[in-house]
Amino acid sequence: MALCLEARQLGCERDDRWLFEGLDIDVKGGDIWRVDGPNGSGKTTLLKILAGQLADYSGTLRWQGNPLHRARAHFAANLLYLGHAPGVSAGLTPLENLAWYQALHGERGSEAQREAALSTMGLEGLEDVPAGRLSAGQQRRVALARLSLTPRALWILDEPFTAIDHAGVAALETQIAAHAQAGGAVVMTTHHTLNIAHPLCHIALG
Ligand SMILES: Nc1ncnc2c1ncn2[C@@H]1O[C@H](COP(=O)(O)OP(=O)(O)OP(=O)(O)O)[C@@H](O)[C@H]1O
Repeated sequence: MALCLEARQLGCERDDRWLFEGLDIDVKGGDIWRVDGPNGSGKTTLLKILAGQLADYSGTLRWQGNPLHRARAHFAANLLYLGHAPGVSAGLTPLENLAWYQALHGERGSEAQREAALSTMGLEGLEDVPAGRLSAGQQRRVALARLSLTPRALWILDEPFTAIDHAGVAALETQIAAHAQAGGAVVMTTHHTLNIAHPLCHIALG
């Protein structure tokens, strides 16, 4: 069955106000969804809900036709969620960070694969430097290395371009378009002007 994440009448209330309500979204293979809205409009909250990280919402989520709570293992095996913060451990090297992510998600992987993923992100020579000594953009690149290291159909990316330089932004745009063209799906939020050679679907919050 082709990839499908379906949201119906999705809503979330914070501090006695609706961030959003009545959202219907169908994320299918080949889709790139961009969630737009001003600061505080609920973009991160929506992405966390779609990634199965939050339970306090109204409406329903279905994965491949099944309620998300009954399809959790299959959903998790198909999802790569990169949150707002890079989530990189300062005391671990880039190689150790990737190995830690893989262990956390029950994945196997070789040192050579991890080195190749870091190389894809332009981090050659920095593989063994404690991540706390890397720049903000380099730390973001360590997190983004998981996109090539861990093949997953659905990418949910919260501000993936933050702190990334012009060349890195262009490379990531190409990678996102290629993922959708290969049948994957992407849901993301960004304040950047995007230049992606693929049709975009929009959700406007706020
Ligand atoms: N755990 C929480 N408990 C209560 N309120 C929260 C919680 N998390 C976020 N909020 C509130 O929900 C609103 C939306 O936050 P969210 O982080 O989703 O916005 P955003 O659109 O991603 O913002 P930004 O563009 O600044 O990243 C904010 O007003 C925030 O204070």
